[in-house]
Amino acid sequence: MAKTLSPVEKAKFVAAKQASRLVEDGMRVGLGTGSTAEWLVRCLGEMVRDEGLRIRAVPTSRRTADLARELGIEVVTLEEAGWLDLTIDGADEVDGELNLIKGGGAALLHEKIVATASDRMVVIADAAKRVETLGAFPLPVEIIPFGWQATKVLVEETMVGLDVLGREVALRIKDGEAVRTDEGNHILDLHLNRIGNARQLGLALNQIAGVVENGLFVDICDALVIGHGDGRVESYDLHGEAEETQFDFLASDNIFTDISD
Ligand SMILES: O=C[C@H](O)[C@H](O)[C@H](O)COP(=O)(O)O
Repeated sequence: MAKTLSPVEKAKFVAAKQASRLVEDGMRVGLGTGSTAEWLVRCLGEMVRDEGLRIRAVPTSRRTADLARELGIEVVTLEEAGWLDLTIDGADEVDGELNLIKGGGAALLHEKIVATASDRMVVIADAAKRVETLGAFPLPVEIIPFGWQATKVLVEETMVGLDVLGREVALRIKDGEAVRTDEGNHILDLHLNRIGNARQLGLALNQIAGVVENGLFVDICDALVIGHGDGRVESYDLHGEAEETQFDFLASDNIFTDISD
């Protein structure tokens, strides 16, 4: 029996569906991580199965890799692909200049490597992810476990004098243990409330020896696809040019039909 999707899941789905149309036969495609990116992987899986789409995909996490393989998508390493035509990924926040916060699912390092090894990066998100200024979502920073307490102190000290509103830094814990990324590292979450200068903050964080990478994606995203719970999708490029598409949700069979064609 078809399960009813919540408005947020519908929003994520239509954003992913719209972005899946950017994927062409023969492309090398970076696959993001998270609940929105999962919808994309499902859409691409359908295209592989039903339309014979042939792509080589580089996943940004083990869980995305497992899902892609399960759906019959050819998975290769970034070394095998060499370079990517397109990466499509979710985000925790996106501002008007298409700067992002990523890493809510602890995949930011591989996501940044894959996105920057792509000709084009497109972000898919529900409307709640769009913000005026980044920072309400805690900024994830991937750190080496060795000496992590000292790294945390250095991160806290780095915040002094920067254009941020909060300075609380917390080691990410899950099930009573420090989270491990796919590279075996830990995550610090920086509760900054407002990030006035994302570029400056990202550079300052990456100067600290124990920091591997931070979740600020500045000048990496080329386009944004925002989904709404009513099936409306807005696509933006870097110049703020917008296009709108409407999907019609059929509750009976849980399928979205694009009615803009
Ligand atoms: O590490 C995880 C990624 O950066 C995700 O893309 C991000 O957290 C958004 O995830 P979701 O689509 O589940 O909100």
